[in-house]
Amino acid sequence: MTQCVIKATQLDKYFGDLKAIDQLDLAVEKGQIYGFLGPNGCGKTTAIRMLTGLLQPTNGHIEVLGLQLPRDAEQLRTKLGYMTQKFSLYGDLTVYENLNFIASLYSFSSAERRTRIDELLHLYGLDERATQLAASMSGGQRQRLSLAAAVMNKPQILFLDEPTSAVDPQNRRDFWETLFDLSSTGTTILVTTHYMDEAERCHKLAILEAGVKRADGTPKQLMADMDAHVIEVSGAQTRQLKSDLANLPEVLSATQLGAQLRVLVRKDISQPLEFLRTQKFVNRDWQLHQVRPSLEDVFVTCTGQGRQ
Ligand SMILES: Nc1ncnc2c1ncn2[C@@H]1O[C@H](COP(=O)(O)OP(=O)(O)OP(=O)(O)O)[C@@H](O)[C@H]1O
Repeated sequence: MTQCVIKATQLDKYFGDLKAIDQLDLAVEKGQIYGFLGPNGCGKTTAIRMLTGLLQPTNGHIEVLGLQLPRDAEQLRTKLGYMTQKFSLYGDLTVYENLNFIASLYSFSSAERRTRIDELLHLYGLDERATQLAASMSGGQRQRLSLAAAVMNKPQILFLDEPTSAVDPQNRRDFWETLFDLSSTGTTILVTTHYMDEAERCHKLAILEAGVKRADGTPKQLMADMDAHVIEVSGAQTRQLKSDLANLPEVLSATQLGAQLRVLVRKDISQPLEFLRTQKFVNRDWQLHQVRPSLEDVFVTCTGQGRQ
């Protein structure tokens, strides 16, 4: 039987008049990598801060590892790991000193502390850098140090807020391998990202917009259930087509991808190819094909980003 380790129901968070989170329901199973996707300012960090007990919800109910938040926040502290969006370690301490400082927050004996730090230095490829100042490290190295610090206490749940924003594609891939290693040993991971390739790696995803959860499911489900048809248009001189299509209420978005225009047409249009072909500004020489949705299409459909 699957075990739900994060449960949130009807969660609201107001900052003054701003409703940053609006009736959020969430259920995350043990060992899952659960992605939070959404435009800037949609409430991802706010949601994470509430789920870690750092921020009190205005309304709603949160249960993490069977404990209630915010009431049991102190009890949960040692069971969670949190890698914040900004590098939050000390630039003027070395890698070893930073890890030693984090370790001092937990109840390790000095022998356990040394063993755990050595283990992490090795696991995250930092052994050679133990005496380097954190400020002088590259984005990818800092990210590995932040992850090492976040998993110091072998957390049951790891929260990662845009962990790969300053990292090149190869380092991102390597980073995700470490996340799968952690997940395979039962660590539950909640990760926010703006990268579609990362979102696709998650077991499950929630897409937020203006504090509201617009979709929730496996990447495969989300693509299968998407509320739009995807049509690719190719041919000469299609640049003007983008703005012509933007005036049609049936078209959710039109985006240039290389030589093609990718058009999202509302799902209630039963013959989307026919619908586009019969528009007076659509040239007969252009080729139109219906294709399978991508996660980016789902994102655009859910958040209305294509209309901006
Ligand atoms: N402490 C605060 N006081 C007032 N407003 C806040 C506070 N924290 C967040 N907000 C507002 O709440 C909204 C959600 O912010 P949040 O940081 O959760 O978004 P996000 O999805 O994490 O954004 P990003 O992708 O840019 O990191 C934003 O409008 C933000 O300005």
